[in-house]
Amino acid sequence: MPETKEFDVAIIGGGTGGAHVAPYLAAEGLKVALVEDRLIGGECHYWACNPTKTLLRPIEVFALAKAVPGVRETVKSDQPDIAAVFAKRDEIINHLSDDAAVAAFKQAGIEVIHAHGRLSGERQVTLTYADGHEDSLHARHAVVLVTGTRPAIPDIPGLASVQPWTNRDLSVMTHVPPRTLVVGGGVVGVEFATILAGLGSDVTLLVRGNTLLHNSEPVAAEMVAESLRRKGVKIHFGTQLSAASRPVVDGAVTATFGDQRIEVDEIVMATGRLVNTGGLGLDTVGLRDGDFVQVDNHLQTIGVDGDWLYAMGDTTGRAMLSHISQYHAVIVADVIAARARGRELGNDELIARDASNLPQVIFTDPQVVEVGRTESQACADGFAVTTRPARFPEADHTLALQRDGFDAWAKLVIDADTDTLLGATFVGPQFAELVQAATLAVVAKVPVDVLRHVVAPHPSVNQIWNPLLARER
Ligand SMILES: Cc1cc2nc3c(=O)[nH]c(=O)nc-3n(C[C@H](O)[C@H](O)[C@H](O)COP(=O)(O)OP(=O)(O)OC[C@H]3O[C@@H](n4cnc5c(N)ncnc54)[C@H](O)[C@@H]3O)c2cc1C
Ligand SMILES: NC(=O)c1ccc[n+]([C@@H]2O[C@H](COP(=O)([O-])OP(=O)(O)OC[C@H]3O[C@@H](n4cnc5c(N)ncnc54)[C@H](O)[C@@H]3O)[C@@H](O)[C@H]2O)c1
Repeated sequence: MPETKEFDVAIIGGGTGGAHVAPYLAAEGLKVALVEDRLIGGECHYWACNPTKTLLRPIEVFALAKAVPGVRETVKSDQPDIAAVFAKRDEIINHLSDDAAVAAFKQAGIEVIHAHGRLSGERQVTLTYADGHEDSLHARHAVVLVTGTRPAIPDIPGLASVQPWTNRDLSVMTHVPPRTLVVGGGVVGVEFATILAGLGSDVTLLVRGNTLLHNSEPVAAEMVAESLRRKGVKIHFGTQLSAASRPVVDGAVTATFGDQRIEVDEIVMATGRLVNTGGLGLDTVGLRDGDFVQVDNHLQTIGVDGDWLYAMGDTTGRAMLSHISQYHAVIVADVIAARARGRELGNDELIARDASNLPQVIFTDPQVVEVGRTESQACADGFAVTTRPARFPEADHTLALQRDGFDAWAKLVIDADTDTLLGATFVGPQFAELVQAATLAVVAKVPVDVLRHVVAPHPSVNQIWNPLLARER
């Protein structure tokens, strides 16, 4: 008989979301088990956000340095020092070790269990360890599902046999393949193309549709495409990989798309994500394994009786963003702690308010900063919309003072009935830090007439708001 351990809360998945919610719950005095079958920190820390942004940073700084008179003359190399770039990346991902994270959680009284977890009925979790033996947990108050996603790899003749890279390979690469084929024109695809081209690879990018970043404003997508082309990336739209082969082990890969055949050193797949809920035992509580887990605004699962099962982060399909998983952690901890104390929650109490307010930064060059809805999303949602687009430096030449070769674009999407922002997009160099002002305006529904009084300091990129907010004369 496997041993059954008692906890207040069992969390399945120790990625961004799980690693944030566990200490919040422990700080509420709850006895917490955190179950993770790989490394505490999950996809974002080791194989996604953190390594990719660490690889992008030197590329960005290098390009900026090359653009600034007085600095560019001192930069003798034509690309960053790859060994130093990889060394910094290794440091950021803790050399693929979670020892320090596990020690910190133990210190906080959290039991970290390295095992595969699955539901086996109401409040029951079965653990399978690497050596095959099993244990079970009983959770008095709650089970939280936060198992994230894995890369989707389409079934294409020969592809599996060439062992294509995914984010789990590119993030930890120890050499830069001289020639790469990146498949997929979404966020991952454009960031990967930026990394590989910036580190010296000859990149071909295959895009199934007729645009990059299909959820973004079309001008933003076009600016990213133009910039990738300037870096030498060959973009093919409206085409799909139809076959791949690597005739010699460790040799070159032949990739076929449309009527073209090219030779590369690696194929890198950026063709979306699959949710990690297969084999999670959802069927033991009346849900379907393999689906996103539907939740209400308390992040409690829909379709399961009682108030004991929660899901958060990527597992819910509400967004696939690390900061949203972190935000969900705050909501879930508050809700579980309140209910554990016997408090009844009203429908509007302690709820997640992430719908339609999402901020995201796409770390290309230029960076794409997005908050809330694009114009087409707002129209599809039935809003009467007005927009304020502007191109820079044309709309405000003073911005060009501080940035050499300053080229940017921005657009506000405004609800014509309430004069508040439904969304905003900013595209430009190092624009990531602009996001919070726009998020605040969207979430707080600040009228445009009030935003006009939020004065941007000179000279700063914040002045990009001025032409967007100026009264039409
Ligand atoms: C290349 C790439 C770059 C990205 N960059 C960014 C970025 O810059 N900014 C951003 O906001 N987002 C980014 N994302 C998205 C971000 O990685 C995810 O939104 C984030 O990781 C979600 O966190 P999570 O905790 O929900 O899931 P995950 O981080 O995926 O964590 C889930 C954890 O659960 C574990 N697990 C799964 N099943 C089980 C099981 N049955 N038992 C035990 N453990 C299990 C997994 O091993 C994993 O550690 C990026 C994604 C990719 C692919
Ligand atoms: N900076 C960031 O915040 C950041 C960075 C990376 C990823 N993410 C998040 O991770 C999530 C996943 O991103 P993603 O890029 O993997 O998914 P995605 O859905 O954005 O893009 C996948 C792309 O692959 C294409 N595709 C799918 N199958 C294909 C096939 N067989 N052949 C060719 N193309 C195919 C799709 O048309 C789509 O354009 C996103 O929600 C994103 O927000 C965020």
